[in-house]
Amino acid sequence: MSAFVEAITGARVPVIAEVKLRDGDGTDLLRGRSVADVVAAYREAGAACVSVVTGKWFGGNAELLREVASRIDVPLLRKDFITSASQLRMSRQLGASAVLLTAALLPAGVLPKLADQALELGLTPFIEVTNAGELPADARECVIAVNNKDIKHRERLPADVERSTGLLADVLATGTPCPVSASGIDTPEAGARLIDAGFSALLIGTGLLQAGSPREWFAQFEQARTNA
Ligand SMILES: O=P(O)(O)OC[C@@H](O)[C@@H](O)c1c[nH]c2ccccc12
Repeated sequence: MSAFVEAITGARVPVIAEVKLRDGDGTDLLRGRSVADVVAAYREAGAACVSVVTGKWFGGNAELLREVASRIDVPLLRKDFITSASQLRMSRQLGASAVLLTAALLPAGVLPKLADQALELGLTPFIEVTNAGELPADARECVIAVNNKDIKHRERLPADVERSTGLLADVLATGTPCPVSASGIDTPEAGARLIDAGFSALLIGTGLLQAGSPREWFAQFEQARTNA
């Protein structure tokens, strides 16, 4: 199992905490904080893995990944629109352990090739899907994430977390060791319900960035799990 999957599946709070500067509408998510402040808050909360959005739609860039890598020592996911092996190599150099591969944006045949190339470089493929037709046949070495928002609309439409629960059986049939529900998880209780339903982990950006403190969000999540 990859270091990324091991870290997240072994975590007390299985949340991949995201550093994202803006949402799809352009709304500032840092609200006066520096990247260093946000990363320190994630570290203090005990985040097991961190996602860094380097895509420019969300105000990111490659340098952001390098900065986060210099400030926290957990496996990092790079979220960008990766379409080539050179981008994979660069991701590795910048400090990523896992890379987003968006099924909906890649031509058929390219996704499995990029996933293999990522694995050869020691990167965990983090394959994001929005429907069963986008799932790879064999994802035993990959994370599969159901995106509750629609990336084709740059995430500007409302999220539907029911999409995750509806697709879970198909996701598990790929053999993935780590089914993830991503996007639009706005409360610790909603997150706890997805873990109870069978997801191994959650990917959360906006909800954590808008919370008073990630540590408090994690505590509420643990409370919601105990109450379940
Ligand atoms: O902020 P949210 O709703 O918690 O979502 C996080 C993450 O899933 C989202 O940022 C995302 C999903 N797919 C992406 C692709 C590129 C950049 C970002 C993303």
